Amino acid sequence: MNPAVIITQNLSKSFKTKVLSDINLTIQAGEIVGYIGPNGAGKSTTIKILTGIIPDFDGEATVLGFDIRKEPLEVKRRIGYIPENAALYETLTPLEYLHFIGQLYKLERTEIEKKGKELLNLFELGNYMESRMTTFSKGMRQKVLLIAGMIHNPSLLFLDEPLSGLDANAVILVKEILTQLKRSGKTIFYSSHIMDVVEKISDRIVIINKGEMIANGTFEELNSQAHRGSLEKIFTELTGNQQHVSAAGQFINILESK
Ligand SMILES: Nc1ncnc2c1ncn2[C@@H]1O[C@H](COP(=O)(O)OP(=O)(O)OP(=O)(O)O)[C@@H](O)[C@H]1O
Repeated sequence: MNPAVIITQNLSKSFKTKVLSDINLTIQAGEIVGYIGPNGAGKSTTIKILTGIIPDFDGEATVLGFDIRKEPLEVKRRIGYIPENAALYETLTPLEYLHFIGQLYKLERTEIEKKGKELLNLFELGNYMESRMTTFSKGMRQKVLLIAGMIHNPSLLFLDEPLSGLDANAVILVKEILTQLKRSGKTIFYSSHIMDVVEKISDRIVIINKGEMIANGTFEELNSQAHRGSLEKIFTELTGNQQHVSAAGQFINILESK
């Protein structure tokens, strides 16, 4: 078995109330893990703890062999993180932004310039690399964030809703990049609401609901427990939200009421 690159023991977090309760995860090198759950379930909070952004939490978490509480910088240096809502420095151009990020990872200027241009071209941003990002669409910004999070070729990647705002072609490209990164031995921990993508590319799926882990297994294992046929159906069954037909009807009734 490959070594474990993420281990959590009773990982918990409270803000005013408890938002994560006793999450126990062991993720091996080379796995793609889809971390899914309803809005507010605690996905981003988990990722922010594992990437050293939220320093105070209960329980234990080890990432790439480092205790994240004690050695967050050692972890940050070695991972890639693509956040859900990042504050891009929009007055910069994509290339300037990649230089800024690349230098934090101690990459050479020439390497950043070469890789940055090639990667931006691949994401069809070649004509915009010298434009200020203030005018960029959501999807264009997301592409820059994806490149910035991976430009230093980390062995472990955290992606929080990485497909947000991307068009169908870009979604297909990112799916394929993740699959090929896995083939080259990288570990990917990512959260998404796009169930068919999670179903297709994950080796393992972890579902959390209200801060608690309610499922952890391959798609086949989850499917054999829930007998539902698609991840979307398993998800709605396990997270207890099967009222969407009546909720949609109520929504329209309220709109139409006088
Ligand atoms: N800084 C904070 N202060 C107080 N509460 C917070 C903070 N960050 C998150 N929370 C709360 O923690 C809970 C989990 O939030 P989190 O962002 O982890 O959910 P999520 O699963 O990523 O949701 P989504 O799918 O909507 O992005 C929510 O109830 C949220 O309001």
